[in-house]
Amino acid sequence: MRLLASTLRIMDGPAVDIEYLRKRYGGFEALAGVALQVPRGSVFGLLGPNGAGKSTLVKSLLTIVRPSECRGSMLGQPIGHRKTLSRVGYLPEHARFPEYLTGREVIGYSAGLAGVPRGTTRERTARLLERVGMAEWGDKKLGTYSKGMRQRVGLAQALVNEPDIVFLDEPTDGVDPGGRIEIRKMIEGMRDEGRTVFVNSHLLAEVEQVADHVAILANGRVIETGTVAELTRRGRRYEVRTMGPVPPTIRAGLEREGLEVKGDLIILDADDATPVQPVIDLLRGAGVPIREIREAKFSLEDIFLQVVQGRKEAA
Ligand SMILES: Nc1ncnc2c1ncn2[C@@H]1O[C@H](COP(=O)(O)OP(=O)(O)OP(=O)(O)O)[C@@H](O)[C@H]1O
Repeated sequence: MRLLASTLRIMDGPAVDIEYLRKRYGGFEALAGVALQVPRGSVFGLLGPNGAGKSTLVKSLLTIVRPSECRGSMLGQPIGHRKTLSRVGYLPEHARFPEYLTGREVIGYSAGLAGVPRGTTRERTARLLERVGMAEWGDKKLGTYSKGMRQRVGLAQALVNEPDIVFLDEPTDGVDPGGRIEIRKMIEGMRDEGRTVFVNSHLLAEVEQVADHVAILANGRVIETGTVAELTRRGRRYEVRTMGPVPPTIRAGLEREGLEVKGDLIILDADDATPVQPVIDLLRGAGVPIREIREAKFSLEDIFLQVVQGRKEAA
């Protein structure tokens, strides 16, 4: 079912296609000409350090902030098209709903704002409370909820209009590990229904587990974009460890070939193990015992640190 739903949606073109987005707050450029595509039916992770411009980007798409310059489309309509916004769900960062409302009332209130017909609201609210594991808490006030429970209600209200695309700004912020796993499952569930899910996050390990596509934003610019597999493959390397430090003559030869040697560790940046073979031959030929050979996999966090750090150093 998921395959069929996502195939149909991909045929419609990207869910979000930002050709050019710039936002200045006074003299400060928060988004410096961003281009970005979000495939339909995917979970898309927008990553970046604090202040990178992630929330500004989402708020620009939702017309909560007015972009300085914007070209592109969302769900096939120009960005900012009012009617299209009724097909969108949103959980803001640090969402705060009134403490005196119950979870059911918060969802009902959002349903009203989203123009959900009254006759449908009751049944839909009950279904959403069930879905986010809050059925038994629906009639208790938010003031009595934990942070994780509030986020669940926040997710439920974001789905109340059965949106085609859902924007979740830091959805697991302040939620404990168990709650985060639950939220991740809910995000996967949204995708399985064929919705596009746009997640803003600085929690890279988490995004790595759930996102199909990611973009890394820093200082208002997209600096990397691709599937999680593409990004993490890019930094693959192999490590060979010898028993004791690599002898100086061997070391000099390896360094001449552009390899990095640190004590007993030889590092090869390579997509596959082919270049490792001559190194093994060289060590064996010189009688240097090998302790370990391993493929070092990079996480999204490693890639993120490399690109963000790399840019800081270059600046
Ligand atoms: N209303 C505003 N007026 C002036 N500057 C703003 C405003 N909103 C955001 N900024 C600035 O724009 C930059 C980007 O902010 P934004 O909230 O979009 O970043 P972010 O990536 O979502 O970060 P965080 O994860 O910390 O929320 C920051 O430097 C922020 O201080």
